[in-house]
Amino acid sequence: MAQIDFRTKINWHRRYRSPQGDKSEHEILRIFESDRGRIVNSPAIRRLQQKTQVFPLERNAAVRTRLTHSLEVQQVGRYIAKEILSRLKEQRLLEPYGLGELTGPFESIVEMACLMHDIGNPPFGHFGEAAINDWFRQRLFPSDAASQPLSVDRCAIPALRLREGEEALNELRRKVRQDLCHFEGNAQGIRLVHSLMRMNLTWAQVGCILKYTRPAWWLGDPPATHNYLMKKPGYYFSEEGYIDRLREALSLTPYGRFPLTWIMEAADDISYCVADLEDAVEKRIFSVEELYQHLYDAWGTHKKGSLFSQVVENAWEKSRSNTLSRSTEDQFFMYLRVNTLNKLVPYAAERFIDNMAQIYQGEFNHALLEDDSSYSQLLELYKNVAVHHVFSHPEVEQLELQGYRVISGLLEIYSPLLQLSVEAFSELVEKERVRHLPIESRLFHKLSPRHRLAYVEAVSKFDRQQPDWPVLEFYYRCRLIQDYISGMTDLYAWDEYRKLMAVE
Ligand SMILES: Nc1nc2c(ncn2[C@H]2C[C@H](O)[C@@H](COP(=O)(O)OP(=O)(O)OP(=O)(O)O)O2)c(=O)[nH]1
Ligand SMILES: [Mg+2]
Repeated sequence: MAQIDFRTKINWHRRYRSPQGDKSEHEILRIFESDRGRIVNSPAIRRLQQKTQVFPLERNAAVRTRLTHSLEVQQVGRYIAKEILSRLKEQRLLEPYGLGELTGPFESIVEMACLMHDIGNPPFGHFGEAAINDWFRQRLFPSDAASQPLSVDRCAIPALRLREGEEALNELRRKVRQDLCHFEGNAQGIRLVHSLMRMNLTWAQVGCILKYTRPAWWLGDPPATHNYLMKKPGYYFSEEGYIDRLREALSLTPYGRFPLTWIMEAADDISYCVADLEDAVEKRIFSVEELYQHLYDAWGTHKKGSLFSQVVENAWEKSRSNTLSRSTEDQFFMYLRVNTLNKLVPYAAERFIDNMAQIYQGEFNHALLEDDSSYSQLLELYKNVAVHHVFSHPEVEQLELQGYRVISGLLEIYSPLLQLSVEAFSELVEKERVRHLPIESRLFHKLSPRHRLAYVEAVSKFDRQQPDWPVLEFYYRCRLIQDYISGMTDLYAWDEYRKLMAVE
């Protein structure tokens, strides 16, 4: 087993114009300060303020958006990171682990990964994702490309249909069809940071947001040794080369994860489980009394001194007995959050340290807060109550259906761009306005210049005489549409849809 040395993981080099030579502790910290500036000032972070956490198109500003949620995750991530570092210091392990001069960067990388963790999420969260994937699946039929050429391949795009005797090309067609039907927020996040926003962050900072290690074009089940780490797609075919470089820069195994990513994941889990319940009370989906009853019933058998009683019951009792002027609701959630953090953060830190060897290798095939402990049970309890009493609320479901409709509708509106032949679309890209393509020209003008630029740059690398050109061109054209639509905020998507449907 390789020795643990975080200096090989906390790689402060960048893909372009990287700092060179040896750097002092202070200089390394400054490099990560520059990452912070790039992240905090990025428009993609600002757009999170109008994206759904749980409640789409929410007008009540006290209810969380992706941005306010991400700020809370950042705070919890920092808390876990500090807890880990202070325990390692007590055990005199900072130096042996190569962390002696890297505690600042360690914290900073975790914090910024937490702030960015939802950066690639489309409007309307999971429903936006489902809308994109369903729409593409209904046109590309990746399942028809799974094995050999079929006589009735239902793929609507001729260039992507498998053909007898074109094995290498068929392999590419299969890959592209699968990839385009697996849009995922985390994979889009990687694409956003590298290919679209060109933030040129350090390798370590990007490594920390690679949450899942499965390529989006993956067919079949992942290996059992990595089934958790490969639960969802983590990056697309368009970033394959970049991810290869990233793996090299961070000494990652083929499906391994960056060690600090486990902290970001735990911070997310801890934050949203209580926050979603608090938002539901704010939305009057249930009262605090009803919530307490739901939690009590869902916990199962109650024993004296259980984690439930230390955390939930304790918060409940304190919020009742306190005569402060604040509302019982506020007090209950304050105590619930503090009690939960005080139990789960030390436990997450303990799990990180106990499994250090595997985590350092990137091979620990679980979340930190996923085991048979009562800590994981508590997290599950909050999530279950949210699933049964919040996400299934009629008002939430109604909004989700509308969100799904908006995203499918927008894809439909932009679909003329996907129906153009490779020649016609190339002409449009070159001239920006083509007389005999009035609708397509106008749709093309609406796409964001940043997204168009990413398309142009990607396709400029290919040889147009090669047989794979129409396949690759179409792939990046679909990415362009997915980039544009997934980059919208909920409100922008909603307004665009109404305007383009001419309903107002
Ligand atoms: N409205 C609504 N919200 C949901 C549903 N399922 C989960 N949520 C909420 C719970 C959390 O606040 C938030 C988590 O969403 P994410 O898109 O980040 O997914 P998650 O963290 O589960 O997975 P990932 O980050 O991809 O590993 O979404 C649902 O069916 N409806
Ligand atoms: Mg998430």
